[in-house]
Amino acid sequence: MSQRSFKIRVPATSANIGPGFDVVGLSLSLHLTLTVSITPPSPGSPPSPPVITYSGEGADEVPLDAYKNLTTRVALYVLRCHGIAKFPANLKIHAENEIPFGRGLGSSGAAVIAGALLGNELGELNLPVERMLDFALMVERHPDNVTAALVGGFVGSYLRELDSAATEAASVPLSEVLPEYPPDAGESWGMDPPQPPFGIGHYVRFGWSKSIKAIAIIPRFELSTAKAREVLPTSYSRKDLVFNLQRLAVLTTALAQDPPDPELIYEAMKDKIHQPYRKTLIPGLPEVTSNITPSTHPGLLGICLSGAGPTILALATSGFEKIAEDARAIFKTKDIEVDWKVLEVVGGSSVSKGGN
Ligand SMILES: Nc1ncnc2c1ncn2[C@@H]1O[C@H](COP(=O)(O)OP(=O)(O)O)[C@@H](O)[C@H]1O
Ligand SMILES: N[C@@H](CCOP(=O)(O)O)C(=O)O
Repeated sequence: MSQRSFKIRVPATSANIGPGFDVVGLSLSLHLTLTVSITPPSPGSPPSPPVITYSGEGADEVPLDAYKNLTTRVALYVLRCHGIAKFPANLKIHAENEIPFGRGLGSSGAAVIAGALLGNELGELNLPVERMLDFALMVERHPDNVTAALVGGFVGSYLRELDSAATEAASVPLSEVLPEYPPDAGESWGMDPPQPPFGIGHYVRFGWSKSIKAIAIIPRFELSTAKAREVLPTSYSRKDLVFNLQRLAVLTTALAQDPPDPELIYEAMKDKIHQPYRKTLIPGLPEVTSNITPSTHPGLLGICLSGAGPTILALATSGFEKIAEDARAIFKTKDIEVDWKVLEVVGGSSVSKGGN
């Protein structure tokens, strides 16, 4: 085997954009970048296990053991589903991460997509994008972040209704998809991992007006997506569902129009399915979304929770600093400090190959 190296780059995402809970996502200009090399073992020396190094966001908390790290566990899942039981020998991965953990900017979706791409490259599997999405959806079971992270832009997606065998295959516990520990030396993994059904996720990319930028107002505390999903009800009134459907139908086209219409978009970014329930976890959320409006803040188009929060996403064509600083002042009244960034909507994940 010859020396191989490659880079994987995956963008951050903001899911939901108000009414599109678990449906729409937007890829944003913060990235997780993996620099990967595989060196052939030198004659006589034992092959070394994977070495992971990490810098940037989450560096102080991310596991560096390849059997515990989310990205490498997903890569191993993809490999094992293709009959490859182990990482290649002498594998080195450096992760440089700009996506803050647990803030609603799709860090886990990016880690999962990076893992699917990594498994595909390590195994030289040449999987189509749709198949990599199937693997990602076995791990992150709502499609909004992972689809936008993989294909880029403003994306809508749905999960196909599966037949009963495929539903069973797609709903096995995560611990079976991604076991945490490698088998002891000389032992096998035991059960084969569950193969993803084919064609779980389907998507379409909407237009996006180039004049619109995304301001991410990022509170300095983490909120896990799992915790922010636990507070949601399991059923909704017809009135609330229709409220969201009406707005989402308008929003997907309104954000592509030039010039974008602030009155239309501000109302179309309202939500009754997840934000009202999450306000208990994010002090200041209702105040920020109701006090910062296109009439008080020229340039603003709409404002919502980013993903499961706590980040606030404001879409705007100008006036970025005033929007962000006024949101900061509101959070300050709740004793919450924030950082903010003006982000662009970017393309999806990429893999670039180095020399052999
Ligand atoms: N680059 C990464 N590498 C490994 N694990 C990651 C990475 N990014 C995120 N994670 C895992 O995902 C968790 C955050 O996921 P989640 O609660 O869904 O929040 P987010 O809104 O950021 O996706 C982190 O605590 C960490 O366990
Ligand atoms: N639709 C999901 C999106 C979660 O996004 P994240 O960036 O917070 O992981 C939800 O709202 O729960």
